[in-house]
Amino acid sequence: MKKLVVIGDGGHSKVVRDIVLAGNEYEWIGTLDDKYASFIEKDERFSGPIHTVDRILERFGSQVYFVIAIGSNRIRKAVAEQLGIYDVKYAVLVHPSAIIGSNVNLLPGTVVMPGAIVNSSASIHTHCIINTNAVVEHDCILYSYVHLSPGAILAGNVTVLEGASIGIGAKMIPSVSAGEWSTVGAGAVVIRDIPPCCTAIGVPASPMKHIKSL
Ligand SMILES: CC(=O)SCCNC(=O)CCNC(=O)[C@H](O)C(C)(C)COP(=O)(O)OP(=O)(O)OC[C@H]1O[C@@H](n2cnc3c(N)ncnc32)[C@H](O)[C@@H]1OP(=O)(O)O
Repeated sequence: MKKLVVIGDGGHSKVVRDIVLAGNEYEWIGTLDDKYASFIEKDERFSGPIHTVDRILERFGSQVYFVIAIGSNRIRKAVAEQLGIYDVKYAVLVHPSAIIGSNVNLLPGTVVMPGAIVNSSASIHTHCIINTNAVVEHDCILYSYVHLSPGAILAGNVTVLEGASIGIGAKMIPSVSAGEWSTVGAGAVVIRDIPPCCTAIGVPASPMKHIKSL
């Protein structure tokens, strides 16, 4: 089995570890998070602050892979940039109950949660989260650091640009797009393109008038 280090130790990380334990491709050997002040080895696993990634690369070399298990798209991107690890060192994690169609492209660092469906010819770039029971239909493109929340549904040919967050149970009709770092609110139905950095809510989805910074 390949060795896997999970980066981030919050709620999302718990679910990511469950995916690792449910599969038989990776062995979870440790967790890095800046809530740990120092590197500690215990019960054949270790924990430590994020900067100790260099120590792990030195010790395990080509055998070790990583996943950034942090739910915030912006923080996931910031940590990836801080670490500067080659993409090939990031695992793709797919829960055994997820369904992945033919010609689907899942790029490194992406996780696919229990019950999710990614249909034929969809392309999911690096460090995306396809959360529990989400559906990505045929020919969709999700750029890096996208989060598709639990129960969200993308119809065919939808494009979700970098860093966008699609809320719980939201839906997007065929061929629409969500702009870079946009947010689609929980339960929204997107029938027109969402501009970059916009938060859209409702049925049909429209931009919120007052936007807090996320
Ligand atoms: C495993 C996991 O947990 S994954 C987590 C996935 N997370 C999600 O799906 C969360 C998605 N987030 C949302 O839907 C949020 O409500 C957001 C981002 C759309 C808005 O958040 P905020 O900016 O904090 O908005 P806030 O809560 O202040 O609400 C502002 C107004 O919008 C309304 N509103 C907020 N969200 C929604 C929504 N999804 N649909 C309809 N109306 C909404 C509120 O009722 C409020 O209306 P009012 O001014 O008339 O009282």
